[in-house]
Amino acid sequence: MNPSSSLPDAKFSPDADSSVLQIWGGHPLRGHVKVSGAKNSALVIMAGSLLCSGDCRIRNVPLLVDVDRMSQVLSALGVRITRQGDVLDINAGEITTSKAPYELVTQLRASFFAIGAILARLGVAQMPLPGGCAIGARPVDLHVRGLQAMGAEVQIEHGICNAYVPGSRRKLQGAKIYLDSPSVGATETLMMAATLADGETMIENAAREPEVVDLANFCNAMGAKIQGAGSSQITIVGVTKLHSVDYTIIPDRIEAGTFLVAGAITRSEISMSPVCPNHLIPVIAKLQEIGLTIIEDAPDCLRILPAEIIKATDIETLPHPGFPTDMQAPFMSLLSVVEGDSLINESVFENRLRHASELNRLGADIRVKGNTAFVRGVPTLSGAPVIGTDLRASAALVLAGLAAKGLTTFQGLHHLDRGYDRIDQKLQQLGAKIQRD
Ligand SMILES: CC(=O)N[C@H]1[C@@H](OP(=O)(O)OP(=O)(O)OC[C@H]2O[C@@H](n3ccc(=O)[nH]c3=O)[C@H](O)[C@@H]2O)O[C@H](CO)[C@@H](O)[C@@H]1O
Ligand SMILES: C=C(OP(=O)(O)O)C(=O)O
Repeated sequence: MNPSSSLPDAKFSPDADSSVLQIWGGHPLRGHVKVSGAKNSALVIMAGSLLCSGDCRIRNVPLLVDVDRMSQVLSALGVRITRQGDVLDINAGEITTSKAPYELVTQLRASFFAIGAILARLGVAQMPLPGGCAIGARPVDLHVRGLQAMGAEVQIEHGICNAYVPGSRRKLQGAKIYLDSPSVGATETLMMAATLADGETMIENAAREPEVVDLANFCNAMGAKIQGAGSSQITIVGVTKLHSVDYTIIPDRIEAGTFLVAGAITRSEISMSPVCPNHLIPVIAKLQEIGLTIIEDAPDCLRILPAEIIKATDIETLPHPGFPTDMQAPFMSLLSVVEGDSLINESVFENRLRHASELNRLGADIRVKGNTAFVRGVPTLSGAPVIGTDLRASAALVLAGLAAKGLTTFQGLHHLDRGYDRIDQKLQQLGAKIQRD
């Protein structure tokens, strides 16, 4: 059965800032949960639809505040966009302005990546600096330097990145670009920009995340010529025009990983689909290393079994295929209730350990020094009011609340709703005692 097919087509809390989740922890979960489409694919593929003047049908789009906001950004650019269930229909035949709306772009990260597509289509773009999770400085210098290498003039003034391509044709030129670090967003911005550029672009030290591959597959399905996505060298041969497409987003590996941890932390047996196990290799390997059994019931379905004893371990976050930074906070919750001491080093973002102090309110024993958290496992957690500081920190607190004895009141739904498709309802269907108030 597909439990989330019976989920109401819920809209988000009218006032997610003041809404809370009440979680009565200590109850095992059971059953099957449907994994939604990947947030970070959906958002960048929506940006990628700006490259095409024909119709783009995008399937398996998760119900998220970030997707709503990205839709509003596209609408503000003059794009026609409609949603029915998990299908988005986008037509960017006419882009009526090159100026993206400040108040929306500053609320999410991926909206900025659209600068590559807008510049490729119009030869000019005014893109406010982005928002997203407050987990570090998150500059956009690699995006900017790559666009400059392709011939764009770029200036940042008054919080807006103004870019234009000089010359009568306003066409970006293919270039050889080396990224100082394998930034997901910069790889995606530049891949989109290069799709309609003159000549060949090579991105060296490119990000290898599955969402980069999904974007490349989407663009190629519209007639782009992108090779090597998923490796650290991507080659893009520019084409003059892209055509209509019907494309399905990959499952969200971070949501799936979060449910795997939900099973582990509540010592429960749950299954989930659809998933791409290949996208979850570092997460599954870590869970197996600490004593959990994960079974592949079908090529796209995983089941986690309860373990009597879960061991401590060390984690270092790294670009894909290393351990994903987006799973670091959920794992911290899990490691706070296992036997022994763990060390977690966050090496991708410089300020992504703020959940540690909130987990300590629930009785965890975590010390943070710089980018390292020392987690001393405790036998149990006890419910308390907590506040989520960002998206994955919020997921981590919900997971800890499921394991804690008594009532946890979680505040921070505006973060959670940005990136988890009706997580409270999905957990309810797994038997969690959780309620949105
Ligand atoms: C919408 C989206 O897809 N978000 C994901 C994307 O974010 P995002 O694309 O922002 O992450 P990046 O891979 O770009 O960031 C990695 C590191 O590179 C730095 N950096 C990045 C760009 C730049 O121009 N200069 C620079 O210094 C960042 O500050 C960070 O320290 O990948 C991250 C790393 O897997 C994930 O946590 C986010 O969930
Ligand atoms: C950091 C994340 O998102 P964003 O890049 O949109 O802030 C995330 O999805 O964990």
